[in-house]
Amino acid sequence: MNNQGQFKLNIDFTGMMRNQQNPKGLSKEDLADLQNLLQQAQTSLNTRWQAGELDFSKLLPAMKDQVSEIVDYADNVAGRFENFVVLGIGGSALGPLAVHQALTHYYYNELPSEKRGNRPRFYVLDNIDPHRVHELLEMLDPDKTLFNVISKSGNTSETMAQFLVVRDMLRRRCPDTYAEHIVVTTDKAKGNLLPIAEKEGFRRFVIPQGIGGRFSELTPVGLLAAAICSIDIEQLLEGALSMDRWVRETQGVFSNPAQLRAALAYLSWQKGKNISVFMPYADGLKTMADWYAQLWAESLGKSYDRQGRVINVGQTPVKALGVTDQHSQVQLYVEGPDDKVITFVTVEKFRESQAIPSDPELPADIQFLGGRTLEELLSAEQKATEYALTLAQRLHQKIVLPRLNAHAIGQLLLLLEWETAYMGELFNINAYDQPGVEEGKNGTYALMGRKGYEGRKQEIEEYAKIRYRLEE
Ligand SMILES: O=P(O)(O)OC[C@H]1O[C@](O)(CO)[C@@H](O)[C@@H]1O
Repeated sequence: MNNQGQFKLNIDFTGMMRNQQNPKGLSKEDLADLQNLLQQAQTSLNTRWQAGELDFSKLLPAMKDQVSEIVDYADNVAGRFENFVVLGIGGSALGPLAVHQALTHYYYNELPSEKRGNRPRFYVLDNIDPHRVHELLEMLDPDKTLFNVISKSGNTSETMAQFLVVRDMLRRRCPDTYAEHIVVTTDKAKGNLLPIAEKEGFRRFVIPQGIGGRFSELTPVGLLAAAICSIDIEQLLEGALSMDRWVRETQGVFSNPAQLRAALAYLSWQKGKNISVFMPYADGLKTMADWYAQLWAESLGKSYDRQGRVINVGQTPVKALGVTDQHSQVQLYVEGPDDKVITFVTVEKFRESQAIPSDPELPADIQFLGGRTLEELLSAEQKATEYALTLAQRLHQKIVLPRLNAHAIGQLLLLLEWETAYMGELFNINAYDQPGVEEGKNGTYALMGRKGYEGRKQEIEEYAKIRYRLEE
């Protein structure tokens, strides 16, 4: 559909602002006072953009140029395979999952093939739990399955282990064709996956060098998985590009959506809101909250600023789902510690409408529901929660998606990526590395017997000697 772009995402930040019900909210002056800092951030981001450090934005046109290659490949293999399995973790899994859930039938895999447009079922294996791995492989016919190994670094132990398990199974079960069952998405020049893919003749797609895992959804990492399931990746990129232009071509906190969102996050963080709740009111966006959590946590949770001073910044992302979590977490948001800022994500018009039947025989207390729709109920619950939070003087805002379509999802992804980049500038940190996860990786190598990590192994074993444990 080419008219998806006529509907634009908007940000409603009323719930962040001071008003009669919430005197603890922000003022327009608070936001305006941040203007100088935001201007500096924009200048710095422009410089980084030129230098190729923000390729998640800069390479969007190049990604658009790859659409036909990706779609051709996807159309080709979609006819041959009944199952498509992503092997990956973190940024190499969460984006494909989020976009798939947002833009396909909620029970996609359960649909009969013709209702899926004869496209493969879709699975994302983003963990190494032996039950799950075993049970998935047990269920799938290897002859009819295509595995997409995704790893930016080409070194991640979890993904490499999954790959070895799958490759071994394919070699045994389809010895003549096993290489046709694996497609690899990785860096152009680095990592251990690349030489294996080259040697064994796996089809390859490239993750551009300047794009880190959590910013990689709109590269072949996510585009291939989406195209396999017939998602309109052209519109996805079109939406992303439209948000990209909006962010890069406008100035000022009241005009630029990424500056506004980052400013609100920064000011609320300064007021002690150490937790950022992402709460979509659409089941299709449930895993978008997982994707956002990695983006926000890995990018902004840092020990040091750019000058090497210890600052220990970050805002803990929390995933919630409306209305489900109204009946689980909202009690805490309204009455618990005032340490959260909540982002609702709503959809103006759902793909389907569901009427609630009327029945005059029903007791009056539920009769009022009859004749309304589930969308109306969902929206009423979201607005009522918003108001309850305002009365409790809690900060909240809302990203409104006009539709749950590829264009809007492209816009949302880029907005969240850009606001993270801005937040990194406001914190004066490197938002593109993740040194905090290295220690755990090195320890795993050591415990699993990787050469060169013997010293670390000894250290861990020494540490593990003293345990505090309760046993019956
Ligand atoms: O795509 P890769 O290189 O396998 O990395 C997977 C994930 O591991 C991390 O490097 C660390 O958790 C993430 O940043 C990344 O998304």
